[in-house]
Amino acid sequence: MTHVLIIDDEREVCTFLEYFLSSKGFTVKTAFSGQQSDLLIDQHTFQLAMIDVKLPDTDGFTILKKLKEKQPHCKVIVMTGFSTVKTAVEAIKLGANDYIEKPFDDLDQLEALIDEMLSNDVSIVQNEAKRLAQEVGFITGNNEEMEHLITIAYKIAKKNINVLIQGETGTGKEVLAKYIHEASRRANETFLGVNCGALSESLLESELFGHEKGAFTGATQLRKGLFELANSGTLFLDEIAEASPAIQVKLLRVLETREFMRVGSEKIFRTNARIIAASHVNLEEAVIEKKFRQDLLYRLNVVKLEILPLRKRKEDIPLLINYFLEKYDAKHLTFTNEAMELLENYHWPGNIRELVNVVTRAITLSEGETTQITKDYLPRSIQNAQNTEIEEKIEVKKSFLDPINSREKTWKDPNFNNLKKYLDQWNAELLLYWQSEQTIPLEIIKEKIKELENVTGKAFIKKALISTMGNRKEAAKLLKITPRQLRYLLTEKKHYTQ
Ligand SMILES: Nc1ncnc2c1ncn2[C@@H]1O[C@H](COP(=O)(O)OP(=O)(O)OP(=O)(O)O)[C@@H](O)[C@H]1O
Repeated sequence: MTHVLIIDDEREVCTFLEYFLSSKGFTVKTAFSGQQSDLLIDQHTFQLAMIDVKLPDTDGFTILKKLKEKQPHCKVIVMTGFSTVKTAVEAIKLGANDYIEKPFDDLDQLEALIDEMLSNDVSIVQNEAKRLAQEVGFITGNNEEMEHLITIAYKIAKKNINVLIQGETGTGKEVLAKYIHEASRRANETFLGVNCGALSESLLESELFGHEKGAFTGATQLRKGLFELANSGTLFLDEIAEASPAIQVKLLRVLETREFMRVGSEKIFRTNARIIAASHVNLEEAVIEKKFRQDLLYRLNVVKLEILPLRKRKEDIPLLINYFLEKYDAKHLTFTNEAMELLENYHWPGNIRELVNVVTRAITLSEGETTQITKDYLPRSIQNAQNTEIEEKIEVKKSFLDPINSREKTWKDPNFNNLKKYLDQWNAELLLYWQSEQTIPLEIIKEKIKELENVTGKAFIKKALISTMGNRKEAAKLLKITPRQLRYLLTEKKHYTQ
């Protein structure tokens, strides 16, 4: 016999659920307050509880906590109104199994949810979440926080709510967004993405909303925007913090009304795209600094998922390395203990992207020579990790605290030597790839080119900053870019240290 506990201060909800669930053969008990529910929890054992998040004398969280402590096997569905979805998602993070929105306008969905919940072992959901992650290429490893993250992502993927992903560069925000898409009911629809920091304001606007023929010089034909193209799928807005204030207003409007207009047209279109936004910048801080709209943040982060930087999950490094060795068809290689130790001691500012680079580099350099990856096959920045880190810190401190001194230093121009060293290494590595007898996946070459663009661009920016003694506005003028672009370039993928 299945025992169900319903806790809601709206008596009609209790009556309705009691009738609905009794007719399914369940034994149902109802409580209208925290006090009543405490009594019932002490007296009976339940297989399922449905808890309203708002109660007169307590809240759903307190009951959830109590119930999970006393009856850890009891499944919990949190009931919520539209305005409290965020709270319901928090409840899932704290251990509730799922949530459902009131009023229940789809009884089949409610029944399916209850049946699924009662027939499913918690570990089945976790295993399924992990299996799909493996399939999509989002490796969670053995870190508990990452496992929790993927289970939450899996559960909320099925809901039609916006998601915000925060995490340092290269931690896998885009892969996680694809995972959510794959785990959602939209899996067979389109997944499209755009990097909001990489395009000028007008280009981004036309990319997002589309434009009519003749809307501006160069608009030779009608172009549909991403909101239109991803209509029934998922739209990934990467580096959302970089969207200009004008674009932020337009995004807010779409998120509030689901309506938008193409550039150069007054016709209103509707979109049903699910929005997943990502940022390496902390958006709450950006709001405080008045760089990001609070109302837009509110709309975007119905669910916020934070990915750990690699340095906080170093135990996963061996597993990730094995995954990449297999992915790049190099399972015959092994990293020596010494090399592995260096990798585990390194601070990984470029996170998993940097780890991918290290592995593919080792594969190429060792080809035809050895199957043992020793420390010699690792980039020098990793071999000398501790020294580099300290030197980098000193360097940064010097140039910020003592601009005159750093200006004088340019006479000897250590930056030229650094850049030259990097370009020589890049050149050598790329030629090695070319000469390799293995076919190199194009993705790796593209990553290397991206890295070259970043590092070289940064070197020139640094040069401009030195010549303006750190004045960003002046430096932007010299480089003929806007201060906003300069800010983006400075923060973007700043961590290639090879
Ligand atoms: N958990 C993971 N498992 C396997 N590969 C991963 C994982 N996370 C990231 N990667 C790999 O690392 C690289 C960078 O990932 P991704 O582009 O998703 O990071 P990001 O956080 O979106 O980066 P950015 O902030 O620079 O946009 C990709 O090659 C991706 O496949």
